[in-house]
Amino acid sequence: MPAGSLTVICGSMFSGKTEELIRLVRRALYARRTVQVFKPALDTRDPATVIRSHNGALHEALAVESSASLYLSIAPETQVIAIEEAQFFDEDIFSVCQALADEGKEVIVSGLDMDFRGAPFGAMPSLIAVADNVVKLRAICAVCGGDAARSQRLLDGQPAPASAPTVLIGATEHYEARCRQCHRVPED
Ligand SMILES: Nc1ncnc2c1ncn2[C@@H]1O[C@H](COP(=O)(O)OP(=O)(O)O)[C@@H](O)[C@H]1O
Ligand SMILES: Cc1cn([C@H]2C[C@H](O)[C@@H](COP(=O)(O)O)O2)c(=O)[nH]c1=O
Ligand SMILES: [Zn+2]
Repeated sequence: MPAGSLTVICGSMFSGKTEELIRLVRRALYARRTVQVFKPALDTRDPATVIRSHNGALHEALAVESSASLYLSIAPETQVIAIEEAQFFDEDIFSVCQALADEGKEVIVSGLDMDFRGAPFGAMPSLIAVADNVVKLRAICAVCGGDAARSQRLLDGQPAPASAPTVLIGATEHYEARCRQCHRVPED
């Protein structure tokens, strides 16, 4: 059995996670490896059949409703499994990724490590803990131009309150990349 692995690409919004995931997928395809790319059906920004970076890079993908459905969709011959927006999956995504890596698959996961409050997001912190490789990317802070590790949610131009729902699908209409100093989340 080949040695499996788990690589996690994390960071704020606009930090280049999707670009990096697509780069690794294309590299695997050049190496003639069999690849499947998944995303959560919850992410409705693009058609269910693609993942797309903020600067327009595209790759085909399969949208799945749950971690269980992702696992059941994997063909036995698949060698590389890429999973986009992992923070949106149910908590079983952790055991699914671990099982796949233990079965000899190369698993590449990308997702937000923090939500708009700066709190750990979904299964991402656990995945980071057990990953063989972690790539943490940074965007450019929309306020000061420094390195941004956080995602600011704005409502009518003001920082969204901590009580806002964790999930709000969107891009520049709702979010900015911000550094620790410029990031704000008002108390309720
Ligand atoms: N504040 C920003 N900092 C860096 N890149 C940005 C920013 N805003 C927009 N971009 C664009 O977003 C691209 C990264 O998009 P993407 O890979 O989809 O990021 P992520 O998946 O982390 O949200 C960059 O190459 C750049 O063209
Ligand atoms: C911070 C934050 C983000 N989201 C949503 C917004 C986008 O639909 C995705 C992140 O996409 P990206 O590829 O990383 O740019 O997540 C959210 O629902 N809740 C949040 O707190
Ligand atoms: Zn800043």
